[in-house]
Amino acid sequence: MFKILVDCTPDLIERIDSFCREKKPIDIKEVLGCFTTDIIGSCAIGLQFNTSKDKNSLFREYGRKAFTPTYFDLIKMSFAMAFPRLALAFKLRMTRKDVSDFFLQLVRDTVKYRVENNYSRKDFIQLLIDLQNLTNEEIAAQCFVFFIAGFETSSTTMTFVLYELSRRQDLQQKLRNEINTVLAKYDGHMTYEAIQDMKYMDQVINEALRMYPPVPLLSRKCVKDYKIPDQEIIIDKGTTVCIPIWGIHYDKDYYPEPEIFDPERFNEDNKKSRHHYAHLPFGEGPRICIGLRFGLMQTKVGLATLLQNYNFWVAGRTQEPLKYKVASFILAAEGEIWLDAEKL
Ligand code: HEM
Repeated sequence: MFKILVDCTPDLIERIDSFCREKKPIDIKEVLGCFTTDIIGSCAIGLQFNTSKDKNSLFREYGRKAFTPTYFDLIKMSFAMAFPRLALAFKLRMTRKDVSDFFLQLVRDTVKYRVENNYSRKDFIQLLIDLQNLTNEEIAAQCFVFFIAGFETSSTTMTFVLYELSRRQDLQQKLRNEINTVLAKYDGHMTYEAIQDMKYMDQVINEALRMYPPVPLLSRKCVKDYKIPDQEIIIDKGTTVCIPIWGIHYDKDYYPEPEIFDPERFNEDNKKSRHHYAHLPFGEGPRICIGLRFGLMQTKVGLATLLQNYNFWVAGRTQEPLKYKVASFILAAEGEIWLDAEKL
């Protein structure tokens, strides 16, 4: 699967090259959204979406739609969180019908083709087909979740890493030096082992995920009455609790001067000195993100490819200080983040 992922990088380079040639600022989240859409398309469903090349791609259009809720969608979601049983009774949809119909049909067609033509490929959908006890609908639903949960979170992470590194050229160069040194050790090949060897890369990504958690809030249902230690407050069984990831990540007790981007917070010593739950970008417990490793892998491959080939700056079109979009499921900057790039 790692090879499938690396095979998507030439299109990313080609796209950034074209911006460099035309000396145009880059809406970096859009470019990276295409990159991760292509990766998930290939790794999960086994299809070449080619969204990096095809500006009018339906895959990108529906992917984008899935993450731009209308105010009515947001009201529906709030209602469903507050009254889950009523939402079920009313059959309230959380995903737009045209979006889910498009992807479900795509997966159904792929499964049908593979089964009828006895075709096999090393990807996620094949693992599900090989289980032999899932219906086509169940396979389609799993792939859909994988797709929805997998592309926007990683492209958001890469976007904020590049934004912060564009503001701090010294840190950008430090990470580039690590990438070049590690890749030289692996004869210039971007292998799984090389990516795992990039320790400073880990620190940079963890710090960006602290400052900009793509999913800023978790929710859990309390399964037994719970008294908060040292307080008189009891959370009753059945209560839905929101865990403010964003708030924890900006708590000065864990992270002094939390507004400052400092990857050293995540060196081995500093990491050990904090409570494990002070960093929750992927959630925790039995429902922790199942795509954690895959998400980090595509994020690292994307960043290593970009920083090896380009220098980035914040373009004047970026609205600073950043403000965040209200109508978005995933953390996103108002007006988008625009970067200038120079080929190295
Ligand atoms: C940097 C990238 C990513 C971030 C920050 C992220 C974050 C999260 C968070 C916060 C949750 C909720 C966890 C909880 O409630 O404790 C979650 C759940 C989930 N994620 Fe991710 N995710 C990322 C990438 C991915 C990828 C690449 C995939 C799949 C390819 C994926 C699939 C899922 C799924 C299926 C769930 C639901 C798990 C469950 O409810 O059991 N995620 N993710």
